[in-house]
Amino acid sequence: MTTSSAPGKVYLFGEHAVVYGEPAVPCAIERRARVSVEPRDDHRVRVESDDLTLDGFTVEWGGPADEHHDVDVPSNLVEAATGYVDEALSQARDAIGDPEAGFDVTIESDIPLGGGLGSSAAVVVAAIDAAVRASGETIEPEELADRAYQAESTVQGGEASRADTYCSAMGGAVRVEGDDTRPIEAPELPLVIGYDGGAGDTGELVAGVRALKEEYGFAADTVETIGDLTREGEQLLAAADPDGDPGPVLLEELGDLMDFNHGLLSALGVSSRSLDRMVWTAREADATGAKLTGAGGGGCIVALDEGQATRRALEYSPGCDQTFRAELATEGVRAEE
Ligand SMILES: Nc1ncnc2c1ncn2[C@@H]1O[C@H](COP(=O)(O)OP(=O)(O)O)[C@@H](O)[C@H]1O
Ligand SMILES: C[C@@](O)(CCOP(=O)(O)O)CC(=O)O
Repeated sequence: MTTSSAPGKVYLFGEHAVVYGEPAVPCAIERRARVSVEPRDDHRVRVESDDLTLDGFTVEWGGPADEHHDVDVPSNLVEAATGYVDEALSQARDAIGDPEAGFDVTIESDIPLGGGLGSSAAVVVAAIDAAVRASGETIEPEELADRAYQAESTVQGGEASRADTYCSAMGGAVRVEGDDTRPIEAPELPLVIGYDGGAGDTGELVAGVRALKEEYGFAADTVETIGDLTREGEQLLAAADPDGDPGPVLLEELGDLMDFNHGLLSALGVSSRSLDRMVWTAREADATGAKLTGAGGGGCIVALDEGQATRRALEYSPGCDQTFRAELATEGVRAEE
């Protein structure tokens, strides 16, 4: 059995706008997906995951040429559940030059599914890495990030940025603008996550923003404004001491930009009542700023607070199912014992 893990992420700034070539700054967090892979003697694929929305199941199918998944649920649900793993394994087969390789795959993840913390990217990155290594080959992080992006992009019908997959492969804070991807330095920020227990449909939300942008000039301007504020945020991070305490002034300034970013995402129609409620709960506690993270529609918010007040307020907030502090994951993909 060969096991790799890869982290989830939060967006400090720039989700959605990044799909249209604006910059984004995601930041990897210590919540990981672990994928174990064993090569098979035949061409089939077997995936086990206790976390899938199908509520824990085992499915067996015959690899890319075999459309038949041996499980008794509607096929769109099966595709939603298995599409990312399927594409990750296609990328792994391509990387090792064996188009028919079969694998047994086991997935364990601490990252809520579809909640905006990059669960699919972490699963895809870890699955490609583990499948390649299980086949006796190695893959460099840059190539891994690119292959993971190709996999996500295929599943999402071409509507994906490189942000989630690059961040998960490399770890730390990163900057993504179109095909330009790079690590950036950032101090350890006091990130607090609120999770409403729900999920958003990334493809649908991205399509909604595209439609709005095509119909209304102000929506296109909103996307550009998100790009502008992301550049401001980057400058603040670049000016800070990456090894020092961020300090109250930087936290206020970053928090203001996060609040502004959330407002613009709301204007684009991707927030929800529970996300707005958690954002306001955080702000009215002691957070210097708060925003939704990821595609939106439901799932997680990220707030900045050095103390305990935001977590405590979120714990008692009716719309919040879970709250936790997220540490920056400096390591991206890694081999596990
Ligand atoms: N633990 C897991 N096991 C198997 N597949 C997973 C797991 N976590 C995520 N996925 C895949 O990723 C999809 C969710 O990804 P996505 O909609 O991009 O949400 P997120 O906001 O978490 O990135 C799930 O429908 C599933 O296909
Ligand atoms: C909305 C988007 O910018 C981020 C989606 O993040 P997540 O899949 O919800 O974690 C889409 C993308 O960048 O591919």
